[in-house]
Amino acid sequence: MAAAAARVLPKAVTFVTGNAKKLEEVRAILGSSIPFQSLKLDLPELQGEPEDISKEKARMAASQVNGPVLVEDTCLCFNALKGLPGPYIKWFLEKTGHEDKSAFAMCIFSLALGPGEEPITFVGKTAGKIVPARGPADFGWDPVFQPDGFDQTYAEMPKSVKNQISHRGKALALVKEHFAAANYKVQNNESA
Ligand SMILES: O=P(O)(O)OP(=O)(O)OP(=O)(O)OC[C@H]1O[C@@H](n2cnc3c(O)ncnc32)[C@H](O)[C@@H]1O
Ligand SMILES: [Mg+2]
Repeated sequence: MAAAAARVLPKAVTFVTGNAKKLEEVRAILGSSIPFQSLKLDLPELQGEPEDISKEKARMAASQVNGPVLVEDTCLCFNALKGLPGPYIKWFLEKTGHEDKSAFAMCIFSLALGPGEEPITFVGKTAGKIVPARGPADFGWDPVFQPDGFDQTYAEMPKSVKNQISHRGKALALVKEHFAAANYKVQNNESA
């Protein structure tokens, strides 16, 4: 199949997040496959369906950055609660204990090529269960999420293993495929 005609972007894509741990993982997973810059910005915590939240984040980030952006929103979804707390996990874990429950972790990246552009989404999911906390507590709910097929929680496993099997790793594999097929170029002729 012939490569798509290059789409020229005014500048390299900016990954916008207020979460240093997310940025660390995105850097580790993407390596040099997609050149991007990052910007620490606390975007509002929106409500709604996970995909809509992610897209709206991208729209807000694109207008603030005035250029192409990548954002993501992460959910932890309990099957017994029909997918909740989902995007509200941030508050939920502060208020409740952790029961043993089957669950899935989900990451939705949204790419907006500029202000007013419709974001494209990329979804990664990893199934697992909620367990009593084990391992370092330096990233969100990592200590209470044990992916299926493993006897370690996300927090206990080496980062490289988490990144290979995680919701974020799976979503970023789709982002990489998209960039490879889309053939973006930044204005100074570097490929993006
Ligand atoms: O600026 P943004 O990118 O929105 O960063 P955030 O920390 O607000 O992140 P979310 O809005 O996506 O909220 C997701 C919550 O889940 C946590 N989280 C995200 N990814 C995680 C992961 O891979 N493992 C454990 N916790 C995670 C994160 O710390 C938040 O409390
Ligand atoms: Mg957030």
